[in-house]
Amino acid sequence: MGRKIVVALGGNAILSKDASAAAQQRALLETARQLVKFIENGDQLIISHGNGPQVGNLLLQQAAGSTQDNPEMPLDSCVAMTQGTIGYWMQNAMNQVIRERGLDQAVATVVTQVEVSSDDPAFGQPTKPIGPFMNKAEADLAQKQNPEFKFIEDAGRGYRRVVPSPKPIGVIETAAVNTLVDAGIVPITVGGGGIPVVRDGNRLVGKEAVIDKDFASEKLAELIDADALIILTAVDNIYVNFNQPNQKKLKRVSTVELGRYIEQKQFAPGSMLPKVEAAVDFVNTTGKEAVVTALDNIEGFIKEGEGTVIVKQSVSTNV
Ligand SMILES: Nc1ncnc2c1ncn2[C@@H]1O[C@H](COP(=O)(O)OP(=O)(O)O)[C@@H](O)[C@H]1O
Ligand SMILES: NC(=O)OP(=O)(O)O
Repeated sequence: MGRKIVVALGGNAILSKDASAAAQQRALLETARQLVKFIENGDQLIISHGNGPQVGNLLLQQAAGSTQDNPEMPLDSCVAMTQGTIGYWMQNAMNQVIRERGLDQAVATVVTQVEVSSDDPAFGQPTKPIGPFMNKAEADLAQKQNPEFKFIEDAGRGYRRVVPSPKPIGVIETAAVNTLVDAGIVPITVGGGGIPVVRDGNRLVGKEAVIDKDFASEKLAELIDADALIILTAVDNIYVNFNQPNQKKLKRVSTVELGRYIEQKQFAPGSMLPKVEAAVDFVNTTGKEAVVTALDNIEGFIKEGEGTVIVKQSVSTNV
């Protein structure tokens, strides 16, 4: 078996502007064309993905169409639905590309529950943006119509609803994922951060929350003893002074140096910050490496080591 790599897919891998199923499937076909490069490189892939836009859209559809006899589903069930839908699109796209490339590779989506703590303070403090971006007037109207919801300005991109986002403490289907990996099958797992559940005796009880997929991917990577955690997003690298004239590209960076930048608030909460925190956690816990780079930079990463590589100790090569 090659290097065991957990790859977490960012929003741009699935949805840009057009939220139709056809458009998301087209985006995932392009994503699969990039991901297959890991398989051709001999790596054992484990794929995870977000669901923020999709689960928020689904909640809006549910609210618009529900009746007494056909009630809205709770958020944990909506996470499961989006996990299943995106998993279907993803495995369908991977199947097509695997055939196009003449490869012999099976892919399977695992409906994955992720354990959280019922005491997690996040339950009383919604922070995870979901659904569509709104302008101020749209957000004010949505707030008036739904006084119990909370809306925030999301990293300079517009207003969004936020929901609780507890930290993952375990992945219930870890043994199933390990079995697929040992059989050489590519699992798609912890989609949308996984379905949040808490333990209650022998029961696992779903909770109304959306777990951050970067943190869930990190937890899974630890539990399955992955060799690397790769977080794919829209930027080629992590930057210091991002989008400013003096921005600095981080190429190889230690967790200590990243910790200093976190303290300086270099990374936007809800966008780059969770990726950096997840990468730092993985590297500090396992001593292995994490990478943040762009989806369309996979070839550059495989061939030239491009992207931001996060390690425990490093000689700075940043410009
Ligand atoms: N310091 C930074 N370095 C690089 N990108 C940053 C930084 N701060 C914020 N960003 C933004 O964060 C984005 C990634 O977050 P986001 O789009 O929420 O993630 P996802 O790809 O998981 O949907 C990048 O595309 C970039 O626009
Ligand atoms: N669950 C989650 O983190 O989704 P996004 O990455 O799409 O926000």
